[in-house]
Amino acid sequence: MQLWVPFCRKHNIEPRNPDSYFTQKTDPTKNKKRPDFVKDHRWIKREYDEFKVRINALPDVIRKRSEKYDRREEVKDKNISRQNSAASAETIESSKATWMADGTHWPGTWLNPAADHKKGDHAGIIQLMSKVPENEPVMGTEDEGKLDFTEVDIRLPMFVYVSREKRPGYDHEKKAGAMNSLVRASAILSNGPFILNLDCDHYIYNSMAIREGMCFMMDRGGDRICYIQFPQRFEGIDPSDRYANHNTVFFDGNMRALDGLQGPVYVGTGTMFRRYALYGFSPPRATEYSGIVGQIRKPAATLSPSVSLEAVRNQDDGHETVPLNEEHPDLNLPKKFGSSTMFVDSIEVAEYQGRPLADHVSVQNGRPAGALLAPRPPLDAPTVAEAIGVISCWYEENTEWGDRIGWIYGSVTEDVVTGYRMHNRGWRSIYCITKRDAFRGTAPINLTDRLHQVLRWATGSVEIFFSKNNAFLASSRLKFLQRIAYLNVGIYPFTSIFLVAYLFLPALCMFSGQFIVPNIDATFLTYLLLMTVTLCLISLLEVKWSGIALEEWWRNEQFWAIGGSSAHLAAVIQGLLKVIAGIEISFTLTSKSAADDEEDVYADLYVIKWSSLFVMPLTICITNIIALIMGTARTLFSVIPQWNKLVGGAFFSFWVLAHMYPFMKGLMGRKGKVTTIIYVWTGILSITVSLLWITISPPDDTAKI
Ligand SMILES: O=c1ccn([C@@H]2O[C@H](COP(=O)(O)OP(=O)(O)O[C@H]3O[C@H](CO)[C@@H](O)[C@H](O)[C@H]3O)[C@@H](O)[C@H]2O)c(=O)[nH]1
Ligand SMILES: [Mn+2]
Repeated sequence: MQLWVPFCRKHNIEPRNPDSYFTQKTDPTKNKKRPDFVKDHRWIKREYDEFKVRINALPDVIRKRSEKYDRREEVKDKNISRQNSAASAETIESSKATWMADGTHWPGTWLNPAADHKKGDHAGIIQLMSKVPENEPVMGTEDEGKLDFTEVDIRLPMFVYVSREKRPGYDHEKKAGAMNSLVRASAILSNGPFILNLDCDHYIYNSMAIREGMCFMMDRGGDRICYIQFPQRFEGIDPSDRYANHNTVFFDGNMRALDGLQGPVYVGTGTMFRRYALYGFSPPRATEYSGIVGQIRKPAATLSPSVSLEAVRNQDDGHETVPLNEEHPDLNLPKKFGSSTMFVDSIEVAEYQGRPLADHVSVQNGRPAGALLAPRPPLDAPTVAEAIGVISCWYEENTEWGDRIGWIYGSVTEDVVTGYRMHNRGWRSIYCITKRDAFRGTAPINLTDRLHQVLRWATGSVEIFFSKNNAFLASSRLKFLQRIAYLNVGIYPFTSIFLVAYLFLPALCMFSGQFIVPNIDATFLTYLLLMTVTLCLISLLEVKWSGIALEEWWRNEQFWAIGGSSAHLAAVIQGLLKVIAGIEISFTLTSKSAADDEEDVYADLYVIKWSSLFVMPLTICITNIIALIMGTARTLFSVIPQWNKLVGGAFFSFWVLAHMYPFMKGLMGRKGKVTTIIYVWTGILSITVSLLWITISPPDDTAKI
């Protein structure tokens, strides 16, 4: 880190993730002006390769070292016990430890899990990887590990590893719980006014993106912005993007459109928050805005209200709230935020530091220039101890964390709910598409994992629908069109019921020999044409406006049908189960790239793991195929072939199958090998459908033939 960060500064390296930087296909010397770049680059590359080797060897090194030290300790213990009681020869179990390179030991053995020292059962850990940086730039020297850093600021930002306390029997609230612990620990340790939230499967691709986000926050009126959402961009997706992993329609269409309303929804990663907004407060001047998109209602007063503990106490949800405890106002605070007074004291500071710069008379609620230049004190032991305290299991007991403060608990899509709560208090959010992707991540590219991901999202939506976060119940601060958008978030999985009906309809037409309408006449065709053309025009408009390619749009349509008939439907059922019977759904990390294939980077695309989610789309495909065959056969062999009826049904059947094509391709695996279960399923279905057909329309048809 001490070499890599100054190296990046010196040569303007992008991306600053070394692994991604070194695997780039482009020429590294492109746009590099300094004459010593090639030398530095070669040097740092070797340094990084050695670093990787050292890291990969660590599990082995630590194990060996620990075994050696533990043996020595054991001998020592034995000697002591022999001295103490020479008579007893029994061996004493000495406790094993994990030994660090500097000879200190880490309590417990992480290699052989033991109580209090294993995954899901351990004390809180805070590791200061680099301390609070100096206030003024620190220039490097020529010899800084063989690189010339004489004109480079070699300071590192403070970097802290946090692992919250975990105990069996506690509900740790998954990601939302982790984020809340981080928010508190960072409030104690650094208290930055803005917080960037990145998933573990995403990384920074544009080191200037955070600055762009801050520009929005610190601009005039920026004090009413709760977060800046950057689009999610992905790497390692198969070039044809078979299962619409890139989600471009959502990220370049829907989210951009929301930017014109109250702001994009929070999608869990690549988001820069205003720390103060996470604490459950309303935005400044919350009541001065109204209307469909939240125009300003009256010229705002030029007063710049300073946040005081008074305001902290009167924090509200958009609904007027009365301070809980008027006689003993001080008792209110610990109740909301927990027992740490150091944390409560940090709130005002974060609010003040996040204000826009008062560099113009029209800036309201501004902060004078230079107010942030005071040096930060170094961390002392009591502060670190406090940070350990706020990441303990019990800290949130009887507080509003996860309920009204921080990331909201109780949903598998905690992100949407967390953002919704902010919009509902009147905050706005901003969508920021940078020219160079701000962040990049990976996504599950095989069918099964992708469907399970969509299932989790849709389940979250159904949960939202049945919860108090349903936009029907929103406050008046949620703008009208934004409310419609959030309503859609909660409702879309339910459309799967109708979608499934429509996917079967063409097949039913073919079986019955009837078209959807009894007669195909001019009126019908006119309506059909009108609707089709209108739909196409809307799509065209969207595609043109958002700049997405037609192919991406088509992938999205296809995956909408595939996900809709499987995951969305399952989510509706699951959601209903949860609401009616209280059966919980688990959130497991989406698995990524299981297959390791040197020759084919997209090998994971072909991994097929049977999932019950396949049943519905598979049934739809097979039914439509059988219907096509039967329909054609019937028309061919009938005395008076009614080709027009066939063509109508067949067209829509083909339309369904075209949507299902990526799904069928996925089932074929890599070399078109079909798994046995699919044969079995096809067989069962064909027989069922044939029997059904015979029962419904007995073979007096054949008699005619
Ligand atoms: O128990 C857990 C599970 C997940 N995570 C984090 O949550 C992230 C998202 O999990 P992932 O398996 O990558 O799910 P995705 O479907 O890719 O995630 C999207 O959808 C989630 C909501 O369902 C959001 O939380 C994510 O930010 C968003 O990127 C991970 O990267 C982790 O950082 C935890 O911290 N603890
Ligand atoms: Mn992810």
